[in-house]
Amino acid sequence: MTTADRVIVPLDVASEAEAIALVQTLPAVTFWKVGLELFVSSGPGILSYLKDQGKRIFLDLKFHDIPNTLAGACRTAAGYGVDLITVHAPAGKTALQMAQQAAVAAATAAGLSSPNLIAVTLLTSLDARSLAFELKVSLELSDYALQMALLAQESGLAGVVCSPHEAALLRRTCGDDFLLVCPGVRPEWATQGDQRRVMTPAQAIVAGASYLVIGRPITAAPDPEAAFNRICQELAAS
Ligand SMILES: O=c1ccn([C@@H]2O[C@H](COP(=O)(O)O)[C@@H](O)[C@H]2O)c(=O)[nH]1
Repeated sequence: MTTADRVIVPLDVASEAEAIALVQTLPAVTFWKVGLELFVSSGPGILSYLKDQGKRIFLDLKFHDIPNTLAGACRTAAGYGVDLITVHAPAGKTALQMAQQAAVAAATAAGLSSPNLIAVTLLTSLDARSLAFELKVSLELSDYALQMALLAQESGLAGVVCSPHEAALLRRTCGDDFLLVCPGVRPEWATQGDQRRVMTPAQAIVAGASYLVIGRPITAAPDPEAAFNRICQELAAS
């Protein structure tokens, strides 16, 4: 896997036409993320387009529901032949286990590779203050993220979405095979926006991230291709 293959770029746009234009602007990107805005506006058509282009797909719809509903959503999502699917860890162990089983069964029945289910530990737009005072969680942020990661691992999931800030702790505790997919990644030259727990791409990789999710520093740059290349060069040089 090259450095570029470890960078997942989100298609956070409002239409399939804009998404396709972005994919064509960035031919070197091999791994794309389809999230809520695009999927709600345009449905699964973009997934077929990306597969036809030979791209890997992270379907980031962050499912969070009761076990039966979560399993149903993951069963359907697995049928699209995507590589990564997100659920929220606080859905709980029964829901995570049923989701994992449903995804594997659906992929197997369709003759597809099983997708990796990964659980969001704590959104990277939240900080210790929001965890304590808005969500009323009394654990330290790093401990909360760790507990959510362990819940995901015990439930049979392949990994988690976490901030680079927690990546080293989760890597040490959950082992080398556990996927750590990290948004909240900002090169020195990019603005933080609504992200709170950020690190640079190189710092995130050193901390143990398997994949980096980097959106606006690339997609909102005046020259997205130059921004993507600059990130890959900075990673290669680190
Ligand atoms: O905790 C999370 C989970 C998912 N995301 C998603 O990642 C990208 C980040 O985009 P940027 O433009 O680089 O901020 C975005 O699609 C989020 O939905 C996250 O940021 N944090």
